[in-house]
Amino acid sequence: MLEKISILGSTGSIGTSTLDVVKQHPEEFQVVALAAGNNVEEMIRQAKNFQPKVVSMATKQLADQVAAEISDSIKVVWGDEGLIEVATHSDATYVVSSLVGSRGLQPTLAAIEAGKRIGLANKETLVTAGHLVMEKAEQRKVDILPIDSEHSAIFQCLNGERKEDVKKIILTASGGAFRDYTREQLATATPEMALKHPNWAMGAKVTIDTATMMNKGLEVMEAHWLFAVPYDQIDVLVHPQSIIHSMVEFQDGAVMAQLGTPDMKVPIQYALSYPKRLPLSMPALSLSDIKQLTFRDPDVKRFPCLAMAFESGRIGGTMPTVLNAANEVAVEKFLNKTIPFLGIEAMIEKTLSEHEVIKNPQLEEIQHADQWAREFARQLTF
Ligand SMILES: NC(=O)C1=CN([C@@H]2O[C@H](COP(=O)(O)OP(=O)(O)OC[C@H]3O[C@@H](n4cnc5c(N)ncnc54)[C@H](OP(=O)(O)O)[C@@H]3O)[C@@H](O)[C@H]2O)C=CC1
Ligand SMILES: CC(=O)[C@@H](O)[C@H](O)COP(=O)(O)O
Ligand SMILES: [Mn+2]
Repeated sequence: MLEKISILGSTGSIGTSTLDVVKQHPEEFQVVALAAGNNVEEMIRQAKNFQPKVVSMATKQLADQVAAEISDSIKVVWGDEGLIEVATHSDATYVVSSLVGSRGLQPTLAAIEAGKRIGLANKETLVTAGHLVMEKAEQRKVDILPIDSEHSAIFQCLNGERKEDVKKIILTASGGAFRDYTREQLATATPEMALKHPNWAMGAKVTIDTATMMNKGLEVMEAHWLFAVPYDQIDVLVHPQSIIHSMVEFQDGAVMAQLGTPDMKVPIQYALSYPKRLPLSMPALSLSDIKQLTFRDPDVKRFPCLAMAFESGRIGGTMPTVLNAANEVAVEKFLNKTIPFLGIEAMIEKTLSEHEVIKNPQLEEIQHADQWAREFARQLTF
C-alpha cells in the first residue's frame, strides 16, 4: 500500500531526513502535506520537489511568500489551524510528528483523532500529555511508531516478546557535548560549545537538551508512555559512541540491543515502513573499525536535569508538563545568551518548586499548566 504522508516540521532535521527517505522509495511513500515555521526558502524547495496538496507556515505573511513562488494547485495555509489541516488532511494515511516542543501536542492529537498512523519524533508531546495521547491512540486504534532512535531500538528489541517478560529498559545516552566537563567548566559553557553534539546532527533545541541530559530525562518519560513500563524499570546508561541505540533486559537475564550507525534515516524509515524493512543507502556499521563500545553510569550530580525529569515523571500529573515548558523557555534563553548554561537547570528547578500539581489533568489543565510554567520561567533571572 502506498503510504500517503503529512509531515509536521518538514523543514527541520527530522523533517528533511524524512523527505530523504521518501525520495528513496517513491513506490512506497508519497507526500500529501507539509508544515513548517519560518523557513520560507526550504518550504518553497520542498513544495516544488514533492508537489504536496497543502503546505502550512507559521504566519500568513510567510504563507503568502511561499504561495507567490509555488504552483496555484498547492493550497497554502498558516498558524495553528494550518498545522491541524496538515495533520488531518483527508488523503493522508500517515503523519510524521516532528515539530519541536509542546506545540506538537494539538496537531498530533488531531491526527490521532482523524485515525492517521503516527510516526512520533516529537517527544515533548508524550512528556507533556502522555496519558491523553496514549488514551486517544487506544480509543481510535491508531499505531504510534517511535522515531526517536532509542525508542525505535526498544521497539525493535520488543518485537515478538511478551510485555510481562521485560525486566528493564536500558536507554543509552551519549552524554552530550559536555560529557566529561566538571561543574566549573559547565558554568562557563556557551551555546556554540553546547551545539556540538559528538555523534548526531540535530536541531538546536534537542542538541542543548542532550548537553544538559534533559533529553534523556524526556526520553525516560517517552519510554514510560510508549511501552507502558513503570519508572523503576527504566535505566539510563552512558554510552559515548551512540552505536547501541538502547537495550531491553528480560526476566531470564537475556539482553537484546539494537545497533547501527548514528543516522536518523534508519529509525525514520523503520517507522514509515514497519513491519517491512526496506533497503537504505547508508554506510554499513563496521564494529572492527569502531573497536570499542564503552559504558558508564550517568552522573546526576553534574547533570541534575536527568534526576529532575525522573522525579517529575514519578510525580506525574501536570509536573512533567511544567518541567517541559520551563525547559523550553530555559533552552531558548540559553540560546539567546540571556542565561548561562547552569541557569537552565536552576530555572527548571525553581519553576517545579512553585508548581501545585494537578493529578490526572485534562487537556485544558495541561494547557494552563504549560502556560503558567512559561510565564513563571520567563520572569526569572540568573
Ligand atoms: N533531530 C533529531 O535527530 C531528533 C529529533 N527528535 C525530536 O524531534 C523533534 C524535532 O526535532 P528537530 O527536527 O531536531 O528540530 P528542528 O528544530 O530541526 O525542526 C523543528 C521543525 O519545527 C518547525 N517549527 C518550529 N516552530 C514552529 C511553529 N511555530 N509553527 C510551525 N512549525 C514550527 C520548524 O520550522 P522552521 O525551521 O521552518 O521554522 C522545523 O520544521 C523534537 O521533538 C526532537 O526532540 C528526536 C530524535 C532525534
Ligand atoms: C538521535 C536521537 O535520538 C537523539 O535524541 C539522541 O538521543 C541524542 O543523543 P543523546 O541524548 O544520547 O546525547
Ligand atoms: Mn533520542
